[in-house]
Amino acid sequence: MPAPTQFTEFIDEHVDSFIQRLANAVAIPSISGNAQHRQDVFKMASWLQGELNTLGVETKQVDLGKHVMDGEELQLPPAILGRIGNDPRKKTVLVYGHYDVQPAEQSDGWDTEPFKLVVDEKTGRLIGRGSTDDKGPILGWLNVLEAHKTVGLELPVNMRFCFEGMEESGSEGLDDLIKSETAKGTAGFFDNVDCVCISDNYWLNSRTPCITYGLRGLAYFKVTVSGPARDLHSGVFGRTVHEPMTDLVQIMSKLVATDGTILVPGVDDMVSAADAEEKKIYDVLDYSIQDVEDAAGGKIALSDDKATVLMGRMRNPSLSLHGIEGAFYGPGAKTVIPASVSGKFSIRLVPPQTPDAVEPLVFKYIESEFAKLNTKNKLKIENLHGGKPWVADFKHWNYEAARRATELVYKRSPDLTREGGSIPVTLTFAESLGVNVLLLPMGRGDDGAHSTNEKLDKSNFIEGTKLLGTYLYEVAAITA
Ligand SMILES: NCC(=O)N[C@@H](Cc1c[nH]cn1)C(=O)O
Ligand SMILES: [Zn+2]
Ligand SMILES: [Zn+2]
Repeated sequence: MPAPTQFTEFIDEHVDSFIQRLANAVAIPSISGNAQHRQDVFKMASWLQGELNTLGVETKQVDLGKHVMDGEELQLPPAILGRIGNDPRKKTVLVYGHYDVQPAEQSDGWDTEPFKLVVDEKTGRLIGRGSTDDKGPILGWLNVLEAHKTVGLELPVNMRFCFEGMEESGSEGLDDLIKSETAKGTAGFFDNVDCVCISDNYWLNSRTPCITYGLRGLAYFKVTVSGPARDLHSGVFGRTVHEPMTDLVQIMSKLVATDGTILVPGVDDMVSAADAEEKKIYDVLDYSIQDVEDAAGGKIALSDDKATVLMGRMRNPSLSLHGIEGAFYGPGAKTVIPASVSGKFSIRLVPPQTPDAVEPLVFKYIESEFAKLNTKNKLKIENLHGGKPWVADFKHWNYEAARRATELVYKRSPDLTREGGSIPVTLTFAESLGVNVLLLPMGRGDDGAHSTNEKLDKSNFIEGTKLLGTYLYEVAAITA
């Protein structure tokens, strides 16, 4: 059932005000992973709650308690739970999104100020941190609500919203909230939800819309090597003491091979190799080596074989080195021996891997490699956060509704994908609510989420808004 023309016309006629709302959202640097920005995450929560209330959504902020980050105790940003519609004859769709963002500074290599949305009229790009991950998609839902309210259209389904402000930092507190709201024998906020829709991922390329039925899990580690009581002069102490950075670099170099093979024994082995039948799934997807290289901005694909590259992202685990805290990294030539350095790396997990199964393998391996260094420095390993992988039943009516909506809006069939990123709460929704979960992305594969010059194409914002609205009508039309 196509969405009413008044809906799509309203969207086309209000592009400028939708972009202005996105600019207002991007202007709040709601970085969850940095203690100095915690007040901005709260500000973003209030802003979002205000917008939802104006659009007729009944909301509450749920306090998720406190946590410790970088040695500091901090209040967790609230979850925003919203409700509109309570008609027992209609289906109920739960929408999840996150209002926090990754850190960004212009000095990281951005061409523009990250928290000022830039509308590039030449390319049609809306550039700014959070434009595609995940403020644009969240605002897509607000656009849908605004269109219905202003035009006087009834929503075809009841809607529930769950927006969090810690997704980029491990979704702390949210699992407990979902579990308590779905505890047996009690009436909870998620009662009567028929399906879940999450818009927080990307097309495979920049041409073909997709719907997504899998996500990788995550296990994030921090390895600290320390020795001296303070930073040292390398002229005075070089070749005189064990240097933490030298030890840490040795450890970091033994985690992953340059071809992507994970060197921690047992981790790659947990996943069976794809057979010829499975490889066909990847062969039919609209994707090329050029797509991955365009999105990465360099001719650096690990293989010339499309299926191998796609499997590397969708159905195999990966280990990435992220950074070294405490190391000298500024301009100039400081001759320091850092006293304590922490290497950060994470492993993306696929079924049957779980953070609990992988953690002991990582700890054991790093401890044994560290022992081989014969150093007098000290080692500390921490698992910072993690989440299990998720795979859904894509034959469910929820997927059928998304497929039909995509065909109506984009006039083409969507790719069916698994995503390489992680949204740990997806599995919690699937397990705790016992309903089907779907990922319906708005942005393109070259949006640069988590990267410099993150963008959302204006056409994806507008057509993506129509897609989210049309999906609701398709859900309503299904009789299952
Ligand atoms: N759009 C989803 C996303 O980017 N998720 C993050 C989740 C995460 C976990 N720890 C830090 N970020 C991802 O990196 O996949
Ligand atoms: Zn996201
Ligand atoms: Zn993200």
